[in-house]
Amino acid sequence: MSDTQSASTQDAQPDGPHSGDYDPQASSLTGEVDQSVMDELLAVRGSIDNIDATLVYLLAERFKATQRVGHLKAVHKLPAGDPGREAAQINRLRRLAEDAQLDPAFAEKFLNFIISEVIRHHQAISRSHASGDS
Ligand SMILES: O=C(O)C(=O)C[C@]1(C(=O)O)C=C[C@@H](O)C=C1
Repeated sequence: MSDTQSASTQDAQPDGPHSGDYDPQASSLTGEVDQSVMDELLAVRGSIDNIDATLVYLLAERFKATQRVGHLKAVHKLPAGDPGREAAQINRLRRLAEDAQLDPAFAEKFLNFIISEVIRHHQAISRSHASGDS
């Protein structure tokens, strides 16, 4: 931080250029709980906000990668889904989840949720490729 930049200026947009209207203190609990409880809650929520921002960036990177796969599959007329690959991914993620003390059923559901969206994107890419759009 430079000498002229105050802490409050730096804290104004910690999440990037589009977080201007984000209020990290927004809560329906304001005035309902002791300030000390609120302070602790807000401190933990700061970490949650950082984790959520990371998730968004990670998902954006993942979708960039799967978009390349979608184009490759469209060009070579390959099916959108690959059940053999998915089974291996689910197996792996379930084991990673167990190691990380995360519910493996949740990890599987989350991966399936993402993959179903990826397959939808693949199908859209394939349609626009077949119609000569790309
Ligand atoms: O690896 C692929 O073939 C993909 O299309 C990517 C992906 C994924 O999102 O990980 C999506 C669909 C397939 O069924 C398997 C995996």
